[in-house]
Amino acid sequence: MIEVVDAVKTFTVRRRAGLLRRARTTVRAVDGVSFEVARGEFVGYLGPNGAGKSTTIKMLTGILTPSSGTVRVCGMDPARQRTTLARRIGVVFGQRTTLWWDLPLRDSLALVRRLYRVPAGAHRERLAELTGLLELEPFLDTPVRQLSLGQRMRGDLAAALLHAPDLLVLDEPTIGLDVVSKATVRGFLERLNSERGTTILLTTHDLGDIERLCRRVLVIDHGRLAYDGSLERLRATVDAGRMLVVDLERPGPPVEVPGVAVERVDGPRQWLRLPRSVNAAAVVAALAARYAIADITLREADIEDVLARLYRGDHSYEGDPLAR
Ligand SMILES: Nc1ncnc2c1ncn2[C@@H]1O[C@H](COP(=O)(O)OP(=O)(O)OP(=O)(O)O)[C@@H](O)[C@H]1O
Repeated sequence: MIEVVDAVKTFTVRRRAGLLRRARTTVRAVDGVSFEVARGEFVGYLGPNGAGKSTTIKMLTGILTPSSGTVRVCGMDPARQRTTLARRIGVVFGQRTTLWWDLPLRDSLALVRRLYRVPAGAHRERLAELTGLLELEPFLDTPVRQLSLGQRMRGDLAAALLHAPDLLVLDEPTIGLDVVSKATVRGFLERLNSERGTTILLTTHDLGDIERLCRRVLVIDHGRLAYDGSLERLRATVDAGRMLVVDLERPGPPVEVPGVAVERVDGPRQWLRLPRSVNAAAVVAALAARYAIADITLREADIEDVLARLYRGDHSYEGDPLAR
């Protein structure tokens, strides 16, 4: 469905270099990225700010042409065959809407039907289905400008899916949504992928989206692919360790246990990071022998810890992060 081989995208930017002089510098926004996404996959595309995610998506949707390398989506060259490709893919940007601001949602969706030349019968059927799944009925006749963010996002999803695309590309679809709207959108995407078989590429900073939805994640950092595989394997390969939260009877200086670093102290509570190689039971025993302890809890590193270590580059891999 998606094939990216050694894709590079550079931008030339002019920066002030002194009072009157401007120097040209080249930014390698995407710097030799290769990956494939097969039909029916649900893939998360992650990376810190400025890593190159939007630039990749713009190359996949034909908005930008790669400086070198090849990008193919649904067997097409997105930049050259942008209009034909548009009939096969749906794109949703969480930060902006593709709907007509002054029109009621229903009319906006009718215009989308004309743009994509969806036959009237198919449109009716599809609209009825999407209205049910996305719970659009209460606000179908409301102008888009009056919709809440969550309602607008559901409207945008409907607009992107009216022409039944094979691939849906989402850029931050749950940004700014409350927990209930997030749950509706996530539940919908899950069904779209599992029941309809729509391939989905999801860019997000919301790790809840990724944990709930994506069987595979791609992590991009400084324009290069830093990881490609499952979330479980990412957890296992990037040793973010476990966190031991110790409540002392009284506040005190950081505890001292060989091989363990105290990351944070807040009154009587201290956070100790345990690498995988350290036996937690032995640490607990050593602490109990030397300090007066009120409570101890052991927590697995969560996905935020794992990614923070991957982005900072201070992880230790057990194996090749790109070997899936
Ligand atoms: N049109 C442009 N001209 C110059 N530089 C650009 C342009 N678009 C992106 N860049 C630069 O390319 C790099 C990658 O940007 P990109 O928007 O792809 O990152 P991102 O991963 O989507 O970030 P974010 O999570 O903040 O949205 C950044 O350094 C950015 O400043």
